[in-house]
Amino acid sequence: MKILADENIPLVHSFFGSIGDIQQFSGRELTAREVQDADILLVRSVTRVDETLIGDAPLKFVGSTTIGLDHVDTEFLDARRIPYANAPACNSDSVVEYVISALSFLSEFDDFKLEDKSIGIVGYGNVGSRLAKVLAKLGMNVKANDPILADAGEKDLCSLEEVMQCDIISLHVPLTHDGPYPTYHLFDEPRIAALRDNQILINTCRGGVIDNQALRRKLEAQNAQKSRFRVVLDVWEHEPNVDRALLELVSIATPHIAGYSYDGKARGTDMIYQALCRTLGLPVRHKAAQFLSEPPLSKLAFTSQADSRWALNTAIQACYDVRMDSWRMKALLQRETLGSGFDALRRNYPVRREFFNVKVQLKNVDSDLFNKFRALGFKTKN
Ligand SMILES: NC(=O)c1ccc[n+]([C@@H]2O[C@H](COP(=O)([O-])OP(=O)(O)OC[C@H]3O[C@@H](n4cnc5c(N)ncnc54)[C@H](O)[C@@H]3O)[C@@H](O)[C@H]2O)c1
Ligand SMILES: O=C(O)[C@H](O)[C@H](O)COP(=O)(O)O
Repeated sequence: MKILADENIPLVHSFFGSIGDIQQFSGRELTAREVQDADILLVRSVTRVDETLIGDAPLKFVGSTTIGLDHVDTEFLDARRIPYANAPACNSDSVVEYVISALSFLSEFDDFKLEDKSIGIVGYGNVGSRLAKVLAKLGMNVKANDPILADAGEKDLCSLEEVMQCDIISLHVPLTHDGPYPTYHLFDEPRIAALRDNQILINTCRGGVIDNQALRRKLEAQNAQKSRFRVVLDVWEHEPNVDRALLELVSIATPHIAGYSYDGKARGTDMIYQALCRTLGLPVRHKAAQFLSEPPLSKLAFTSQADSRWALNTAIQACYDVRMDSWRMKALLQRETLGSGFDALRRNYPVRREFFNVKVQLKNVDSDLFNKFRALGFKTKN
């Protein structure tokens, strides 16, 4: 059995080695010729899986070890009766922790308290709803917009206009071009122009949800000294060829790594392995936990002398400091090869572990701080 697998899928040999002969490929360079005699195709988000790539290859399964599925032409696979799977929610916590790290940094930089702010979440699926729950427990005023869930009867959702009024707006929708609520350029020129000088806009879903040129024009037009309009971008239109001017102007710029915790990536491989076993009727012999090593940081301790805000920011940034990723990405501005640099940063991404790997000891602290650490996903003890 020939298994073609993206070279950036972690643990691919551990999970799939006993099922077939694994041949790895570079995600943006896979050709139809290579796929012609493959039985199984395992991709990440950078490989467009459609008729041009697959043709009449006798594939038994296509798996994408990612949440997003916009790179896969599912109608074509359905028509060809090729089973496929993605990995819903595999890296949701990683994205939530990315947003929390960005908010932690910005709250220090612009000196505000999260509990004084409102956040509007666009897309209330796996990522958006998890983020909403954590941030509500941290004391933020959370509003969410999701017309598809609203139509299905979900209560307590808001209009996009209401969400647009929040201090912070965070985007968590799939990239879609049709249907009743397409998300391509959901944030178009008029919506971007309507954003206020003191708002924060965060995009960790797909680059095309924001009109990047309109966003660049908005940032170019503002008074850098006076404006507090902050933008956090993990995803970009036309990746890996991102707009240099936009990259320079945003507060935090990262190369589509919000979902790149090692735990999240390993979970993605695990979920696709399980889906393949179900499809082929094979026994499930492996679990991601078998292959995950000890985290580099496993314990933190705070005493009753710790200021709550400082303690939370210290723990968040000790686990994951998004500024490091942003500095590495902004350093690419000095180099000619932005596109290949973007992919190299993703390929060589350092091991980042999720908050649940860290046990936080809290001696004689008040219950509010205790509960906030728990809400963030840390293991806690007295
Ligand atoms: N940057 C990263 O590394 C990274 C990691 C994971 C996921 N993602 C992206 O984030 C997206 C969201 O992930 P998820 O797991 O929450 O997906 P999900 O499918 O669980 O949730 C998406 C939600 O968006 C809603 N939605 C669709 N169109 C909408 C619209 N026009 N307005 C408002 N809501 C709308 C859907 O109803 C759904 O509830 C993924 O599709 C993927 O593209 C990016
Ligand atoms: O959809 C997802 O799961 C994320 O966008 C994913 O982390 C993207 O990573 P890639 O597949 O491009 O390596």
